[in-house]
Amino acid sequence: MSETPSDASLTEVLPKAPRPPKPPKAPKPPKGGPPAPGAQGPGHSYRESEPQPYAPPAPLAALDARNVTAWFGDHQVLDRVSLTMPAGVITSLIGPSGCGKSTFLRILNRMHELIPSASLAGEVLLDGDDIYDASRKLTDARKSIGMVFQKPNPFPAMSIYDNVIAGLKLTGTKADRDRRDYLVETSLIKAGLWKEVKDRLRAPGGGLSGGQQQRLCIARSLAVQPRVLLMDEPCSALDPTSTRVIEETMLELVHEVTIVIVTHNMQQAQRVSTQCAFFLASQGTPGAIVEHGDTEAMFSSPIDSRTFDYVNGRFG
Ligand SMILES: Nc1ncnc2c1ncn2[C@@H]1O[C@H](COP(=O)(O)OP(=O)(O)OP(=O)(O)O)[C@@H](O)[C@H]1O
Repeated sequence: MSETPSDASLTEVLPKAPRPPKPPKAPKPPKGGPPAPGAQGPGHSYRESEPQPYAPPAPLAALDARNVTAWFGDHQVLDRVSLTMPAGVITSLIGPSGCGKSTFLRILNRMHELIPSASLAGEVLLDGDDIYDASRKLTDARKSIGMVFQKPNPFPAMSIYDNVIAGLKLTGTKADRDRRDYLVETSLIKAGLWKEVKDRLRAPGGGLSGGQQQRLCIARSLAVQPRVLLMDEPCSALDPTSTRVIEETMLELVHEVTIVIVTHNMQQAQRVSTQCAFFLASQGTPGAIVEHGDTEAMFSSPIDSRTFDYVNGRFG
């Protein structure tokens, strides 16, 4: 089962972070003496409005799930799932309905814990750091690991511009006007939508086509500069042309963000992913990974006969 959050639940997904402390002011130079450390020199032409050099994007990160087990109440839905999703690679999660793919995806960015009856065991490491460690903030995980849902869910009445930067407010990320403009433009370019909307950034997001709305949601995720992007059947509500555009966008994006996609479309898994994991929950048992590895090998010469049957459409 895949869930699409309403606008209200997106706010829950990205709770407001405490405001970051203000940076200390540079000390004033003593009169007649040399400038104090941190003070601007006399020839410096700094203006408040001058665009500041932006921090380079964070390096590509791998995501590592170790022995992840999940429950809804006392119903166990995943059993000791371990999977490395390498940095700068698209990993696809495939398997029949109900085997726990979406649950696993939600565990990867701490959305599972939003469901009252949900619990889990195991570890999820982002670049070696456990996102569930008690010292780590929930907002950090959500900022570093973005999510795009099955059904495009832009804020319909909000402008395209404001939709893109919505995640900044929700994650408590401060950005001045220049920075916001920069993020809107670069995120829309990366999501493959800039050319189509650059002259109507103040128009409502709800006025875009389904495929454009999904790319707007991708841009919204990218604006907070995640290191990993999780995509839960992102094309299942789209026509073949929009699907192709999203797939092309993913193949461009993977150079700067690690991608994990849940898909029921076997052709799509082969077109976009280089790594693949096959999940199965057989006869009432919790979901587990049957086989994972190189996508091409999984489809051409799977090791497990159940993988062979599934990728060849014999069940599910
Ligand atoms: N909010 C929830 N409360 C209770 N049980 C849930 C909830 N969400 C999912 N489940 C159960 O967890 C199991 C795994 O569901 P999940 O949606 O993760 O599977 P899936 O492989 O993604 O399925 P699909 O391909 O149909 O989206 C199912 O038995 C489902 O009924």
